Amino acid sequence: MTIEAKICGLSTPETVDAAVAAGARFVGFVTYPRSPRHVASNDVLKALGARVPQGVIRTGLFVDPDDALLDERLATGAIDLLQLHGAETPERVAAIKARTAKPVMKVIKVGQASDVERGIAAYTTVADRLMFEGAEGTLPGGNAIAFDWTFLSGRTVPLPWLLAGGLRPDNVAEAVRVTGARGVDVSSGVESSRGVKSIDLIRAFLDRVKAL
Ligand SMILES: O=C(O)c1ccccc1N[C@@H]1O[C@H](COP(=O)(O)O)[C@@H](O)[C@H]1O
Repeated sequence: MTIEAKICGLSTPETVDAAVAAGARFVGFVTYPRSPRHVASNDVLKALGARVPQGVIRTGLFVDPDDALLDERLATGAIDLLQLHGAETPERVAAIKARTAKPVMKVIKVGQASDVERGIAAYTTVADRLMFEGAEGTLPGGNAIAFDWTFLSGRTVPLPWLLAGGLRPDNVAEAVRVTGARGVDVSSGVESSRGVKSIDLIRAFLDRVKAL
């Protein structure tokens, strides 16, 4: 079984290279200023994106972006896929997709079982992919907190989707087993301290995923 992995919150050339070399299918760059992983400079974003070979999907993480931010960040040419991690409505998701002509992955925040079905119903016709992440934490995401994975057990999701939230090298196999996810996303779980990516942990996570 091939499981696709996304390493998010990358902000240095070395960690981007490590994620690509170890087999990440997606790399993620955060455009949210309150995040410890924020890539503030468009020049840096452009340079990071330019390191990524074709076939690896460069994902821009946005939280309720306005059009100006989208235009500015996309002008770097460093983003292939938009990850919408805020409270974007289905109408806003559709408008962002139309404006940018980029595929969109909408994040569904899961606090209780019914959030899964509600999210699927709301976003399936407007998004290209979904991501399920826990609803708890001080930031809109990247809080290293898992939700109850059994909420996804046995579900049919009509779009490709990723599981996120509190994943680590030592729990990703169990998360995949319980949820049936074919894609996983990690940020905090491959950090040596908050916002600081560890190349060893990136490799460990991707090795565990490859072994599934
Ligand atoms: O990483 C952040 O700082 C962040 C900020 C705002 C929204 C989302 C953010 N991160 C994303 O959240 C998930 C799960 O992260 P974690 O593995 O639990 O730390 C992932 O997609 C992050 O990229």
